[in-house]
Amino acid sequence: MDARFLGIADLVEVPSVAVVVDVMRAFTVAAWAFGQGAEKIVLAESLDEALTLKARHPDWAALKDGPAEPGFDMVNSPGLLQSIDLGGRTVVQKTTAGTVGALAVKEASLVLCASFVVADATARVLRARGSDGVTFVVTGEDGQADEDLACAHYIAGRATEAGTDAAAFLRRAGASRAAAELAEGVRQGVHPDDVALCLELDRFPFAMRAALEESLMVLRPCAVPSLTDEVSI
Ligand SMILES: O=C(O)[C@H](CS(=O)(=O)O)OP(=O)(O)O
Ligand SMILES: [Mg+2]
Repeated sequence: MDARFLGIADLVEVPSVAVVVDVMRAFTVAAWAFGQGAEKIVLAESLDEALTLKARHPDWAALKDGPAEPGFDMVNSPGLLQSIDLGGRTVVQKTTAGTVGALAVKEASLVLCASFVVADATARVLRARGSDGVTFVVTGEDGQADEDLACAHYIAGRATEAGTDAAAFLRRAGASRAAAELAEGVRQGVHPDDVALCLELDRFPFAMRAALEESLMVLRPCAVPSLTDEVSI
């Protein structure tokens, strides 16, 4: 597999297959939202768009990063999401890095949004598809965020070699600046368990695919091919 690892600003052409990685915390949070029952997640371009969508659909739940703000129902924290029932709900998510990265590749033919909690499922989708060229969008710190690079390299390795071990990649992510800032309370809208939850390998059995639906970028959980299917593809 020909894997490229690019920051959001380095995307000069539309990739065919894109894996957008945000470990801390957008795509850990997105996976938790599905785990808590959400039907879909609309990735908003701006806080204003998120609030406009929420006003148009009062039953939707709006989520932003940073501190809680009027009009928003939730913040970008897996630890805080654990106690919220989202059964059947649509979530509108806007964050600093993750949602921006997914929207930057919205024209790609396949967009997967990933983090460690869906790492193996994501790799299995890539393996089953037999994608030659995959662009990993490293959303944090202009493409240099250690937690996102570690996860991207792990998924790329695992997509090629199913036996790739996660330990060293998880260690790198755990030593990242983002992990330290979350643990030290530098970032806002944080639960004490957030770092541990972001480093939980394969907590969820699904991958997450984003695609345009009537001009909105919509993220949904997607089924992962079984090992038998992988062999036959
Ligand atoms: O919520 C997060 O962890 C970050 C925002 S900040 O760096 O904490 O301000 O957003 P994300 O898009 O999930 O990286
Ligand atoms: Mg991040």
